[in-house]
Amino acid sequence: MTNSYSSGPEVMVCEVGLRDGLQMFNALFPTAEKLAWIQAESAAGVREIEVTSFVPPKLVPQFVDAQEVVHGALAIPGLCVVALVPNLKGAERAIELGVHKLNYVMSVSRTHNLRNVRREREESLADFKRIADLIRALPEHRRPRLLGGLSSALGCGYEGRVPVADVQRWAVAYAEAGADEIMIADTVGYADPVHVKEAFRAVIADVGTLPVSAHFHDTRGLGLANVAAALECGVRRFDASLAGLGGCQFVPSATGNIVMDDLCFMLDAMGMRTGVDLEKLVAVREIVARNLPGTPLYGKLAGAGLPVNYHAGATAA
Ligand SMILES: CC(=O)SCCNC(=O)CCNC(=O)[C@H](O)C(C)(C)COP(=O)(O)OP(=O)(O)OC[C@H]1O[C@@H](n2cnc3c(N)ncnc32)[C@H](O)[C@@H]1OP(=O)(O)O
Ligand SMILES: CC(=O)CC(=O)O
Repeated sequence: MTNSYSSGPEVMVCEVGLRDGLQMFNALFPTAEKLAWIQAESAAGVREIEVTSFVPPKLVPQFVDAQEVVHGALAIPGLCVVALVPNLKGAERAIELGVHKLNYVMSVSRTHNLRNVRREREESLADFKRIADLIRALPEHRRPRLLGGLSSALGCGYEGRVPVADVQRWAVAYAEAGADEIMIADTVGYADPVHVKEAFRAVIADVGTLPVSAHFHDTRGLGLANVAAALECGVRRFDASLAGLGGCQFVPSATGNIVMDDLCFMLDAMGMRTGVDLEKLVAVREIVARNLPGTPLYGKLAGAGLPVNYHAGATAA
């Protein structure tokens, strides 16, 4: 069943389960199965997939196969291949392999940045500038898009409340340093829709025409409510993870991302084009299930199925 609108996504959804989800597991999800997942989800209509992370394998063993995964993903026509990078070294590896978009990670919370990437935020920003310079020096056809990610932006598992003014400050710093896109991430699921509107509206006003995307975790059950709030602010790109895998090993109590399948259903029901075939998407969960036996898989759509006589835009007036 295809979303009846097929002229291209109006809302971009980016699958992050292969990175945010799998980083929580030390045992290697087999490379061929990662590629089967990427293939199947791309065939279901997901146009952006964060396929791996360029971090030291000693620290996060799951991504020891980053090179093979990127090679395989790049062979899929029309797919935007995204990778997480925590520093210049990671970016150099990703760029060399031809990744289309770099998701650079820095936390608004000082403590989370120190725990996660072992440096002050100013040092993270300095590396981001070096990466932007490196990209500018490349021939145009080899330049990846550079996303400036702001983790622990709506709350921090160490510091608690994170002032919106701090999110604005680092978002503007990214913009001035050459980001193509800013992403605001609620790493530990502290945000609520009122908070989301305040933070996204403030950042969007500050960064002008630069796209601002959202990365929500469903730690306290407010993930999709936060998406609805971000949509009202004009956000049109969301990260999510199939079956709600996800978390961050460098902050306490971090749990899964919003569920990709439920996100796509909500957007589809609201009449927003994602380009995703919901039934094909739900079927991809089988690949996750057979490789992570015993791991809870989240998501309401997969359990309940589509409503009788469902059509896209069902709930739109
Ligand atoms: C919110 C989230 O979910 S974000 C995702 C989850 N978090 C993560 O994945 C953690 C990311 N953090 C990291 O990868 C690390 O903290 C780093 C690489 C950023 C910094 O760690 P440091 O130990 O300070 O790195 P440092 O620059 O000192 O290098 C240490 C070693 O790692 C290597 N290294 C550094 N960066 C990388 C990289 N990106 N990829 C591979 N190897 C690397 C160095 O070459 C060095 O190797 P050596 O010991 O053989 O000489
Ligand atoms: C990089 C990410 O994974 C975003 C976040 O949750 O902080």
